[in-house]
Amino acid sequence: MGEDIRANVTIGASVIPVINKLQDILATVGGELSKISLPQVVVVGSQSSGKSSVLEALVGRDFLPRGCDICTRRPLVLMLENRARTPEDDGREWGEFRHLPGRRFHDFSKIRKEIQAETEKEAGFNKGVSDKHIRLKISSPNVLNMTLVDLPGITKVPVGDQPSDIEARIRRMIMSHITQENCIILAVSPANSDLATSDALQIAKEADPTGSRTIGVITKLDIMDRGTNACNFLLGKVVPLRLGYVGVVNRSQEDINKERGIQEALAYEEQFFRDHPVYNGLSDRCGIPQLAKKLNQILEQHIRTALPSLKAELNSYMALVARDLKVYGEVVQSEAEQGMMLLNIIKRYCEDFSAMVDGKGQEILTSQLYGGARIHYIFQSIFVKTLEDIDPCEDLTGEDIQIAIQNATGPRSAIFGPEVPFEVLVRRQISQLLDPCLQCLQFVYDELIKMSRTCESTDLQRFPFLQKHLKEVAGKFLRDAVRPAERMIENLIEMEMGYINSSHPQFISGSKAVELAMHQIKSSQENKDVERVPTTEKGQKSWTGRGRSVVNSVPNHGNHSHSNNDRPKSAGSSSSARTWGIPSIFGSKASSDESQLDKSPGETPHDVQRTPATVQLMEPPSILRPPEITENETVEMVATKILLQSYFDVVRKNIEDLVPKAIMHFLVNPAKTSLHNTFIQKLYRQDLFEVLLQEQDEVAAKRKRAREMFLVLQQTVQTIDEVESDMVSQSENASSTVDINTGLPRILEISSGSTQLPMVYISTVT
Ligand SMILES: Nc1nc2c(ncn2[C@@H]2O[C@H](COP(=O)(O)OP(=O)(O)OP(=O)(O)O)[C@@H](O)[C@H]2O)c(=O)[nH]1
Repeated sequence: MGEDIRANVTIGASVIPVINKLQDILATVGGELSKISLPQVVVVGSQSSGKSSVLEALVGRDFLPRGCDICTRRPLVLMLENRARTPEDDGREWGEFRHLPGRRFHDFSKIRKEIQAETEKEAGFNKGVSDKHIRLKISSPNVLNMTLVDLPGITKVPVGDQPSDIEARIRRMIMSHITQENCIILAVSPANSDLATSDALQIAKEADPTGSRTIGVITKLDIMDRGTNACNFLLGKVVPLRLGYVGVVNRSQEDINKERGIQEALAYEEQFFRDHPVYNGLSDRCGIPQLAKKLNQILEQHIRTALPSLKAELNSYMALVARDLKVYGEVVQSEAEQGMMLLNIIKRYCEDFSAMVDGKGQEILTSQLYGGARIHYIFQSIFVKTLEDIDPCEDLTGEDIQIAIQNATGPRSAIFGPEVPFEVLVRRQISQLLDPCLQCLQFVYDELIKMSRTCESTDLQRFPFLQKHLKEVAGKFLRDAVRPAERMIENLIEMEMGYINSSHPQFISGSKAVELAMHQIKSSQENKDVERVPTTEKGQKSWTGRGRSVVNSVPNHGNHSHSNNDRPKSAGSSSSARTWGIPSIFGSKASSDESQLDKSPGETPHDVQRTPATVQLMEPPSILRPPEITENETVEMVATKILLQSYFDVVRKNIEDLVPKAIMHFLVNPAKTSLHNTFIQKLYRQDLFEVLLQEQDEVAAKRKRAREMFLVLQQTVQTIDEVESDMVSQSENASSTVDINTGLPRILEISSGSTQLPMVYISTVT
């Protein structure tokens, strides 16, 4: 025990101030860091049990607002800091509030007023409570290093502005403090009430069921019922606590009213215990000095036990702060440093961008496609797949082809030759490929823009202007690169439309097409059920092997009874909308069937009156539809479709291959190779350094705070290391602290007979 005391004094002197400082800093920061639980002593008890009186006695000064009607309404964190006595130090004690940094209160009555004012500011004037801490540091050569927290007392009946659930609220507030494993609970119970049912001991037991970190304090021993005493309690016979009990006598209200000083009260207390027949045999458990000693001892012991885990926790937070510091970066002042930083950021940005495109990023995502893999997906799974699904004859009816053929033959009668209509139609179908190609380009552009946004390094985050400029330059670069890609794609489509290479090895020959057409017509005629083959027969296997039907429409030769109204709407309306030729007015075979002609109502052949003739011709209507088609024409039409499909396949393959190449060549690859140069040209200018490297306002403040935090953490860890190594050497020297005459540890002699130990300063304050 004796050796422990000596060891603990060493720990207390070195570790507690650092922990106090850490506590002070952590109180102002939010987030993860504020969750570090540091060793501290929390005072709990029912209202008016004497908590504040105990604290004042420990400090040895009058400074807490007290009076008949005044109670603790906000948690008060009291950091006692022992200041070493030096010849230069005048030894004056002072207090400093966290909310008033730099202002030292030497007059303790002003500290009381400030606590009162702060309480009223947060919790109002009428008994309301608040869980917002007031933090007060007391620096004195006469106090022991420790942090004490005074909490509002447990109350049952709401008064004043207190809400109806005041008891639950205060209990919650208390529990939030005392459930932390690093907290020592000072459970204050007044001796003039039933100790066995003490609120303080009950709530302490909830948070510390084993009683391993609870110290019982019994106040008001002077006003117990005559004939009773708290001896059994102090001995731990009623409610056992591993850390034991201390009995105290504080100033009564009358003493306070009469302005009796604390020193006088301490002297009275000493006298009281000395003279008391029961308590004088329990001197190690009675009196404020004993409490101070015990507390300091236990707190230090507690810190010692908590050191390894605290150190580990601090180290992990240090890593977090170091990471933050890295984000905030170094301050660069000189032009050379600025230039270097700018170059580094740009280089890093471009490297990240390239790596992302090439799939060589440091972090390879496994949850989703990312970077260049998305571009590949756009090319193969969106673009190529969509093109593969295009049916070139989908919106082309048999009648469309028939009209096109007849228009192409002009006034002559077609002998055979679907070449001209084929070329017209195939061009039209090829032109439809332009849109998906340009969309594909747009998608890739969007991807690159997204990538350029996500590859902003941590360095960049603190320079919003540079970020904005990089974004603008990269955006413009990519927009500019889109144009040649766009032109290339347009050219590719135009090239395909400009020359229909009917000698292409993959293109089916005319004779083969006719052969196939005849075969198809034959099998279609054989199938009596089929009067009219649907325009598109998806899912039907064809010679192309892609599930598209070669024959979209085979006219019905046997029955031409359908009128213009029966024709698919698209055929009728599209004839005027389509632009592949001047409507032919001569069919290869004139038809007298009026149902084949669009005759306007009221149209009469006026030549009849003018030129009397034996045979009169009917005037042609303004819109003419092709007359009934011949078998030859049917073959031509089906053959045209087969040719269309075949040639479209050739073009489709070219486009599927060349468009991604064009996009890579004109857009993606330059973004990887030339973006860096563009950045340098546009941004690496001395006159821009200052503007570009202007930090966000709060970054400087955050960096400062993170640095402070890092230093405190570092210092604390270092101190803990020193303390740990001291502890090792102390335990090695333990034998030398044993008195060879008595066999007792030397420290016991000191503590019983000497005032040299800093632990007992409180009791000797004058
Ligand atoms: N006679 C006597 N009176 C005491 C003793 N301890 C405290 N008192 C008186 O009890 C009253 C309440 O004391 P406080 O220290 O304010 O009690 P508290 O627990 O801090 O009260 P709250 O902050 O309101 O919860 C005061 O009038 C004190 O003077 C004691 O040991 N003996």
